[in-house]
Amino acid sequence: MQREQVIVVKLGTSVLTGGTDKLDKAHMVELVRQCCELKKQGHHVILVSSGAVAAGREQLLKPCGRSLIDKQMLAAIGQGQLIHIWQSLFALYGVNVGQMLLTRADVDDRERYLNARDTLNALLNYDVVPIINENDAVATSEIKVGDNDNLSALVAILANANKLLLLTDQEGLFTSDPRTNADATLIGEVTHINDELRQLAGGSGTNLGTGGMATKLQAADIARRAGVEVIIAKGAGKNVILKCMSDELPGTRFLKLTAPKDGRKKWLLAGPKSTGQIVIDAGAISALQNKGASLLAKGVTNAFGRFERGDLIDLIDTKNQVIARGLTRFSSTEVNKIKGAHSNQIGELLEYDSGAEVLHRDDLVLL
Ligand SMILES: Nc1ncnc2c1ncn2[C@@H]1O[C@H](COP(=O)(O)OP(=O)(O)O)[C@@H](O)[C@H]1O
Ligand SMILES: N[C@@H](CCC(=O)OP(=O)(O)O)C(=O)O
Repeated sequence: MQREQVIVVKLGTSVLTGGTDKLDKAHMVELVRQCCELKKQGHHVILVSSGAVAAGREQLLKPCGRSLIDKQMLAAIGQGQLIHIWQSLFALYGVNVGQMLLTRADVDDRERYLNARDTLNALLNYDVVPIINENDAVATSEIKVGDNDNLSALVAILANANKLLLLTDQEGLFTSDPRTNADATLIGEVTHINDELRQLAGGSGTNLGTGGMATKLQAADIARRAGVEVIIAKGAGKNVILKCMSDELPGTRFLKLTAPKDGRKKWLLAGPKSTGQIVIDAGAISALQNKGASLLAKGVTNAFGRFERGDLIDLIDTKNQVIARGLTRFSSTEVNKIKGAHSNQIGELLEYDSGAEVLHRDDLVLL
């Protein structure tokens, strides 16, 4: 038998409704049966379940628009309904569920991130299936993750998961949207995610889903850096989850990368949106990538955005490619004063000496 694993299963609205305007409860039973089978095999299962807005629409029985406030109201109506269904279906197998509604703010702030991680681990330790969704009713655009694909990648990092299954209404990532291009072919395995691949992934082909393949690719990119294997597959039909586990289902598999061992570095991968960018030269890129060095002021050529000491920023090259992200030891004003300077000039330029490391190697992750 396979070693015990932590598996995050993300179920898109498309899977939960089968493309209709109602939750497909018969299929939800089938998905629950498989999750319970995985638990019986010794694995831990976490569900990231979309469907609150769809459940709200089904419940309201009145026409309702698609603006942010409409969706927030529908989610407020539907989330209770959704969790109630999951709870009663898992109860058929004697399994408890625990609801966690998160927003971006819960991962941005390190303290809140650790709290969420502790709750998630406690649920798993008590053999409960965590069921996670975005807290849509209160999440405004500033604090939203925005889509459950990216949310599920953050959850996979929080839970130190082995696998993330992104189940949707297509067999995986195709060379273009199969809804509009009948010649599109399935990409079976992805080893590198680059701009060329990103261009293949379009938005949602329906007005039910959020983000389409583009957000699934973003999610795969984040999760695989944290050492999580990611599979995009079709969530309809029998035994889809079990078949994903034994590689029997057609799908797109993203090979995992070596994860940083340090928990803080994993948080940096999942964590806050950057507040600025520091442009670094070729020498600095090579030192970071090949020697695991810290970033010194002399390798900095420019800084964009307004940031303070301790903020998360991206390190970019001259072509705007993000090389790394991390916590800066200087504000944007200070970086602009010391860029290009040698270590022994810093004290003079800033009138105080706080070292020449703009980003310490312990505070950054390479991308
Ligand atoms: N290259 C692509 N390969 C597969 N699907 C794609 C691609 N580009 C865009 N899509 C669209 O992404 C949709 C799935 O995403 P989405 O509608 O957000 O579903 P979900 O609710 O499962 O998240 C597909 O139905 C398809 O129309
Ligand atoms: N949080 C929303 C779903 C957001 C979302 O990403 O939807 P989907 O693209 O269907 O996974 C809901 O519960 O309706």
